[in-house]
Amino acid sequence: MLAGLGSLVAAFWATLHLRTLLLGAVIFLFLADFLKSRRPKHYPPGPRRLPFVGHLLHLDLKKVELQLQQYVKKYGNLLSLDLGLIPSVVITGLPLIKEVCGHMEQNFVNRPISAHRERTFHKYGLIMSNGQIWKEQRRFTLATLRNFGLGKKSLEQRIQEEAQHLGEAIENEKGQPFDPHFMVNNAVSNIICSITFGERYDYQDDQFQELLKTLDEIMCLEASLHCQLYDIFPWIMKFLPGQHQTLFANWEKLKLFVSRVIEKHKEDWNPAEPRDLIDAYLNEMAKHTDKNTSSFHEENLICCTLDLFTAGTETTSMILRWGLLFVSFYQEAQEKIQAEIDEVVGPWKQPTLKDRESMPYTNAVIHEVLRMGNIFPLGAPREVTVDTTLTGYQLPRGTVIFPNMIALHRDPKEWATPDTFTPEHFLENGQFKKREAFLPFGMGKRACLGEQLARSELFIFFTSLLQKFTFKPPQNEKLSLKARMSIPHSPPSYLICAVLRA
Ligand code: HEM
Repeated sequence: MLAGLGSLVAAFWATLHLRTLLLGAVIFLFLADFLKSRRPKHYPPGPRRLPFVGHLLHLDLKKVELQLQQYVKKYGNLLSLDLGLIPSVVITGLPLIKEVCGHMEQNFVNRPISAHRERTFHKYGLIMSNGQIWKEQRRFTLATLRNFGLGKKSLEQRIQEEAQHLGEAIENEKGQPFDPHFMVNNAVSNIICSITFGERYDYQDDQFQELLKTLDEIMCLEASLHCQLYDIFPWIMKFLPGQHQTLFANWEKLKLFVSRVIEKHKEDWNPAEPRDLIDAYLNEMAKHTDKNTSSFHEENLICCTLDLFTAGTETTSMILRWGLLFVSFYQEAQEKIQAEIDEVVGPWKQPTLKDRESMPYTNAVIHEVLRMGNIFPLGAPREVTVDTTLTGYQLPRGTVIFPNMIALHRDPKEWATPDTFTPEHFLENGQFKKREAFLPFGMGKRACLGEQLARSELFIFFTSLLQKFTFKPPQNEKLSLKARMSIPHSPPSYLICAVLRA
């Protein structure tokens, strides 16, 4: 009897202990969240944040645009919107964006590294690296892109040849409805592949098609709730199943592909004759052999190559796919481009970059596609490097800043018809007109490294395709212009018909 009572008391104490422990842990977590989410007195205002997840659950990725508009109206141009535990601020309006990415850029030059990015890239690569690593890699990549652009086969020629391949693949569809998604991705990707790997891939190459699908999936998975939860609770989420695990598996697949290409390069690498960016990088690695003092080492080569491959594929192809969708939807704009092509280029000559100067309407359409396509509605994030005061608000070191590009590109004060596709936004008296409130490639020291390449690709691919085909919706079907996702703002899947021009 006494023994029975003893075990009852022991069980009671154990439960009490467990409860106390759990209660203690919960109190500790809330306290930690409270301390971490304390902000200075003059911190930008925003909606009330939830413990642990901040404002993550406030945002519906299907209608981020509209929600942001309402928040900006209520709280102003500096809006506090925490994604998880990381304090984040969305800045709205050209003057503020110019301040952050221009005059005061030294305080905003870093990128924040999310937990999911760190797991795959550590602190390496081009897009999210910082400090000396970023400076060295950016300088080297820009110089090398310039060199290979001026090499034996110019970049322009490579794009022209690829545009021909793409035209042939589309012609094979014989005017029937088809989905241009992976054909366009393949063509665009071949340009960055030929610069970095020295190789292009056939549109029937199943292995390469599989890689492009993996990359496309990565873009969707990075915006998933699981991935965002991983960024807040990596130590728990890494043990749980979910979309974040598929994301990591996909990155590993791409990494493996890139490391195999690098291994193959090493077999017949000749330092005296670099064939592509990987060869040039191997030369650089040979010059700096100490990994402790140099950022040129194999791990960084894999990360930078992966960054160029992803940034050089998805971005430009999303814009080209938006472009084909817009001209299929707005036939009148398509007819005007074709009239300009017929007048300046004619039916047989391959369009060149020089033609762009004499084709203001086509140039305006491409700019309008970039404005409406708006693939990075919140730009690319920056991180505050030292405690900073911006228009009276205090931004502590480590705050993440998102430039509100969607608001800039749809600002009714800047654009006559902000929500409608209107190439005339970029025309004045029939001539092309630059617009200050147009920043699809960002601005400042961290502006897009591939802007010139992307602009060349967009012009040559777009004019070559419209020289050869008229794009139309399938009979009795209406195309939708509603994006597949808000971030990145990617075009929906669609079918179109490419009818050969007489
Ligand atoms: C239409 C196509 C493209 C668009 C709209 C685009 C847009 C952007 C934007 C908005 C940024 C961030 C800028 C900032 O923080 O201020 C960026 C960065 C970057 N882009 Fe692009 N991009 C495009 C094509 C490309 C291509 C073809 C490449 C490949 C060479 C590329 C490589 C990069 C890299 C490496 C960065 C990071 C730069 C850094 O942090 O120093 N992009 N891009």
